[in-house]
Amino acid sequence: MKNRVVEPAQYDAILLASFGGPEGQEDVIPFLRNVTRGRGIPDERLEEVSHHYRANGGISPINSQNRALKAALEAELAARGIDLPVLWGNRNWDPYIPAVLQEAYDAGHRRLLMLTTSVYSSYSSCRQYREDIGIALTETGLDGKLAVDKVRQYFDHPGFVEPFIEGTAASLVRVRAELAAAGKAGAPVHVMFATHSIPTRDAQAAGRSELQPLVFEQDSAYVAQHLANAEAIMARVDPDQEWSLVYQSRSGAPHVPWLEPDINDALAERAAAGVAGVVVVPLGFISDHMEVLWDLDTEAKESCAELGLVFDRAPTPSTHQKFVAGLVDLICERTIENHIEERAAMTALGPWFDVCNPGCCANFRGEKPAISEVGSTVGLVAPGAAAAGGL
Ligand SMILES: CC1=C(CCC(=O)O)c2cc3nc(cc4[nH]c(cc5[nH]c(cc1n2)c(C)c5CCC(=O)O)c(CCC(=O)O)c4C)C(CCC(=O)O)=C3C
Ligand SMILES: [Fe+2]
Repeated sequence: MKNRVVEPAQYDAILLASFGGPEGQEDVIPFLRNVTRGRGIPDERLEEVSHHYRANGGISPINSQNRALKAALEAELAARGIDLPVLWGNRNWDPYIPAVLQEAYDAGHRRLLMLTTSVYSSYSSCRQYREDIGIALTETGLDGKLAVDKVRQYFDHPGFVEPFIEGTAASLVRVRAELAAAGKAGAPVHVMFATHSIPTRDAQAAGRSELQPLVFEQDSAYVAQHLANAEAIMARVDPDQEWSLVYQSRSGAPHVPWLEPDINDALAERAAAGVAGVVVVPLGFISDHMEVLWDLDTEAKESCAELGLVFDRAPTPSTHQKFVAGLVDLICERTIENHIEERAAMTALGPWFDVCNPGCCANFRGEKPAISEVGSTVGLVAPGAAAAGGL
């Protein structure tokens, strides 16, 4: 391993790992219990944060979006002649990661490559997935028998960024046209890149470790990665266009600081400063799941209506051909067959590492076994162990 770039290997399957979401009203509270596991939050409190799921029939769109992504990945792999099945497992809902690992093992797989649906560095978006696998391997007794590696965080891979460049440009055209049609041609427009807020403490721990106390100008790899991405996008869309990074979907206790400004506050501020229209770019997400449909397409859109701002939301990468092809390129960075040597990255921060340093993105809730970390042995299989423990 050089510069935390892992040698290409032979894998038996891809594990598409995601958040999961409820698929009916009866799933909502059990799902929220899973999300907040170990924090003793009473069901009455969970009911309060369930309104967006309740309003949508108790259904999150995230699972069907992941099924579509899985199918698109399978098609792209097949088109390139790559013989790797795609398994799908979630952190918070069925199909659960531990069960999927067990099924993979029972089906004869011995080495998996995990690809997550979250792209930046932070506890929730990177380390927690590494822990999910570490815990699942330990609890199922599969550790040492089933190897699991992880694809690098891919926030600045062209497959993720290019659909946003197209989408932001098209959205800007629509907002400018709508303003012109309303007799406000040339009125000021603002591009807002929106991502999930996280506790400030998590933001400061993102991408940082004892071995590499990376210090970013923004004091956070999470923030720095979003800013670098937004800059790369706007340099190509319109270098003169004003933009900013804003946050959404804050939860947790009010006295705990999270990243700000909240998108709705930012909209009010821009409106007061004379902005007439906004393009909202969901830069933190790969698909139009509940955080996008509710917090942006419902709440932020409503804020815009109240403030008299023209609103347009750029699409997420979803199953855009460039995104799907980019994910397969990221897989090929790690495979011997169809190997891709050169690592694509559109910002100066990337390409990000295959393995994290010890303590990277730690969230202060105690040590847990985590895969894909320098010095960690969970998820690794000693040479020969796979054959010895065979079918
Ligand atoms: C960085 C980040 C991403 C982006 C990366 C990624 O994509 O993974 C993300 C995605 C998502 N977050 C989601 C849903 C939720 N997040 C919650 C709570 C939290 N998120 C956090 C962070 C993130 N979250 C944090 C620090 C918390 C509080 C602590 C905790 O509880 O861990 C809660 C609890 C209830 C509440 O407090 O609101 C829910 C229901 C869904 C599913 C949407 C759907 O169903 O379509 C998705 C994709
Ligand atoms: Fe979340």
